[in-house]
Amino acid sequence: MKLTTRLIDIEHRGVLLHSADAREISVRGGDRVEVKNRVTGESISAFVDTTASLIDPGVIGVYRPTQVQIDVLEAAEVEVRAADRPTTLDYIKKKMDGGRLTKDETYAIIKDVVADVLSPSELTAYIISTYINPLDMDEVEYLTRAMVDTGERLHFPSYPIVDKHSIGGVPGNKITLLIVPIVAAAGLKIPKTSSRAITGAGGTADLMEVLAPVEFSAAEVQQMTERVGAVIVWGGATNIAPADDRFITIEYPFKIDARGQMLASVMAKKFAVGANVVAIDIPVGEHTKVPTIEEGRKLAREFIELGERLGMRVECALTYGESLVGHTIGPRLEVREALSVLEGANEPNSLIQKSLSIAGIILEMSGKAAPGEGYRVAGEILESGRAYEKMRQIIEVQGGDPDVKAADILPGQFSYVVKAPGNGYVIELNNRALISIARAAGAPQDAGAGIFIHAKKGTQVEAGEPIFTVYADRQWRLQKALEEGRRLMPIVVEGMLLDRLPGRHWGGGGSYGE
Ligand SMILES: O=P(O)(O)OC[C@H]1O[C@H](OP(=O)(O)O)[C@H](O)[C@@H]1O
Ligand SMILES: Nc1ccnc(=O)[nH]1
Repeated sequence: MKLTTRLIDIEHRGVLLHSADAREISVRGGDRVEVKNRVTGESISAFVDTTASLIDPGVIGVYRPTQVQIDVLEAAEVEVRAADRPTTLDYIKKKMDGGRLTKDETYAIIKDVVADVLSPSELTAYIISTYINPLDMDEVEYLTRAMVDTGERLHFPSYPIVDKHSIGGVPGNKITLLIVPIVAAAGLKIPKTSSRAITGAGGTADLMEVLAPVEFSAAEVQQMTERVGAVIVWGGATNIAPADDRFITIEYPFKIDARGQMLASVMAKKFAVGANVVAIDIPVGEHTKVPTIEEGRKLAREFIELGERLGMRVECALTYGESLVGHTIGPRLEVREALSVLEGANEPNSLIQKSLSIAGIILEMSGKAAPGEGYRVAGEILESGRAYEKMRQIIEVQGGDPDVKAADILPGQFSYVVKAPGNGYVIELNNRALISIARAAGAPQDAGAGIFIHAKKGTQVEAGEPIFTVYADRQWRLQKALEEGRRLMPIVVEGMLLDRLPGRHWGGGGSYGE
């Protein structure tokens, strides 16, 4: 059917058809049509929305990504017909039924993902199929290579190129903000790409965005790394392993991270930036992605094997994940804490120790420190202020304000202090519940939202002492977070449930808006 274009400024790969035209070519809303540019002869497939009133019969509304892809102008003539169903849906179905994907099938799926051929529900089906029927090592390797080959890669003139990645799952894990400047200050190159939050309330990309822009092209990442030795950017903006961010968008609301997807997500980013020396942080703990040491070891072996298959030297660190890292969760609170350590603060211990351990592994692997000396060398670089100076350069090269101080970075203006209901020890501090509360407070989108934990697991508290403070940028978000807190009860003080979070009237022991 011939239709006349009307350009519509909507960011979705689709077209809008009058219901009568849709009936005529036998498609319904959500189906695909093939749209052919009659001038260039090029055709693409697009998703259909229908309307009985917004456009007239004979007209096709063309949304912006579709306009760009097919290169049409206003009032042009296009040929439209019902499109064939993508064959990759059969491969996804195969995985849903417990089958094993071949290399070609995997590449076909990832190409369709990157070309936006699959709808969000089809993409969700793919992710969930791999969540329920885990990928084996060959499938993970195909996936990793396909994710790399469908995007851009960096090529540095000299080695080593080092990198680190955390599989996430432990709240407050702001260590990248310390590790990257430490290893770069030692003279190493580290083009660090991070994702936004996946299962947490602030991914490293969300954190770094508090200090500087994080959206750059692959070429800019390379140039900036060559200038100052390091960057901390959002992988989703770079076209480096571009399928990754599409998957994370699907995983985020479910707070899941399918094992095979996680291996590929992490290692594709390392491989694509050309890293040959890689340290992986695997937090282990009851409420993390890896509940036991045995599972942590198994995952570590898989990372190492995948690294070998791709030609990268990988070392994994199993780290303590029972409790959050440092005292803070949520972008601004976390950045303030990390920056204060770079400025010279000598706590929090958990944050400093973890960062120095992993920076030390990288320094040893790349020959910048003798075996067993990495932690000490990393500590010297931090204490000397060289890591802070390097972080200022990284912030500046990315277009942020290098003079920003930890004290300038303020959390949300609405807050509530949750106090101990009785004397005793904090015997439980549930990571997952804390993440849910921080997300309910608005993190990571609202950068000031989050939680400051005053009394971590094992701390002795007296009745009325603060246990944690919830921060939010908006009052209604604070209320939501407190409702979530009341539902989840994230902290237990010596067998006594903390059951007196405030209702709508903010009664009880808290303080509001401090
Ligand atoms: O939201 P969850 O699943 O906890 O973790 C995701 C975070 O873990 C990794 O951190 P990094 O880039 O190594 O610092 C990712 O890039 C992301 O920032
Ligand atoms: N699945 C992932 C876990 C952690 N970081 C990532 O980038 N991806």
